[in-house]
Amino acid sequence: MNTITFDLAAKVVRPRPAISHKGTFGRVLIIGGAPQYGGAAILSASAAVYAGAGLVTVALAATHHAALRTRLPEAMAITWTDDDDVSDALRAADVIVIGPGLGVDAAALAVLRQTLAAVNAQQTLIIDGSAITLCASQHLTPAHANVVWTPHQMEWQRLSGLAIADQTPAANQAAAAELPGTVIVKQHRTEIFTPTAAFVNPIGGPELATGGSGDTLTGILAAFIGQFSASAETICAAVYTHSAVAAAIAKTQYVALPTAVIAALPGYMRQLANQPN
Ligand SMILES: NC(=O)C1=CN([C@@H]2O[C@H](COP(=O)(O)OP(=O)(O)OC[C@H]3O[C@@H](n4cnc5c(N)ncnc54)[C@H](O)[C@@H]3O)[C@@H](O)[C@H]2O)[C@@H](O)CC1
Ligand SMILES: Nc1ncnc2c1ncn2[C@@H]1O[C@H](COP(=O)(O)OP(=O)(O)O)[C@@H](O)[C@H]1O
Ligand SMILES: [Mg+2]
Repeated sequence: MNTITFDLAAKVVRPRPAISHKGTFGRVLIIGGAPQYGGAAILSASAAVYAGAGLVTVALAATHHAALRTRLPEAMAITWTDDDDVSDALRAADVIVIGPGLGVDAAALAVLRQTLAAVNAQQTLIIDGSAITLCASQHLTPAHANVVWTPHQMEWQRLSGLAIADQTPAANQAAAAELPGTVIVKQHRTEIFTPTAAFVNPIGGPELATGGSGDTLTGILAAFIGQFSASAETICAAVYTHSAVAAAIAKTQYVALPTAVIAALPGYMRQLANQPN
């Protein structure tokens, strides 16, 4: 296993090119936010905006539109059950996140099927939360290769069939190899399995054990992939940045709330970009 380092994150997060515009830094679409889980989609979208995504659209239940506009005026809102709007947004996106607060009902399954059918090989699809649970229960696998799965251990148990007690690095790597793309097994020391390599994140702690921390990670991943590339290094840098920001907050705060992690992202990314090459 390779250990992710600060230097790797600083290699990925570089100063922005002067000649640029919002289209340069990635179009991110987040699909989630069922009526009972609006916060998850709003946290994911907030993390994407604060981690530098150029344009962020959120497909969520209509009941959350006002909350999204109030909390995050930088984001655009569409309704997750509006097939035409979702279809247009899927076409326009560079990076798609599906799952934060999606739920597992018929509407959630419908938009998941629509997404899996629409994505193309130029796009990256990040599959999180309820979308992982649905892929496991419905035996759905995306056909194209640019996929990043972000299960926590219980979701990984559903997706891989490995009981949590049996989730050793070797067993996780073997199970990840059966899936297309990259798998991030989220836990105290998160493991990342690409088709050719394995990494472990050496930082992060229980200050992150708050609902919404994983939703926040999806937004950081989407923003990093949209700005930098869809490489293994970029994915590792996103995981590291999430934990490093929380660890910095934990020096003075008992918990690192997702909203606090999100607010601290631009400052931490500035620090990374200030490092000499
Ligand atoms: N504010 C919101 O709207 C929130 C919505 N959420 C959404 O709620 C839906 C259900 O997701 P949940 O994850 O809560 O439910 P799940 O049923 O998928 O998993 C939660 C259970 O897994 C157990 N578990 C075991 N090992 C774990 C590990 N390493 N990390 C995390 N949990 C572990 C937990 O104790 C818990 O009982 C998802 O769509 C999710 O995105 C959550 O993200 C929480 C915040
Ligand atoms: N004790 C811990 N040590 C390190 N990281 C943790 C700890 N608890 C939670 N995390 C991190 O917080 C995130 C939780 O993700 P997840 O369970 O999907 O949250 P949610 O779905 O509530 O947003 C993961 O990135 C995980 O690695
Ligand atoms: Mg989660």
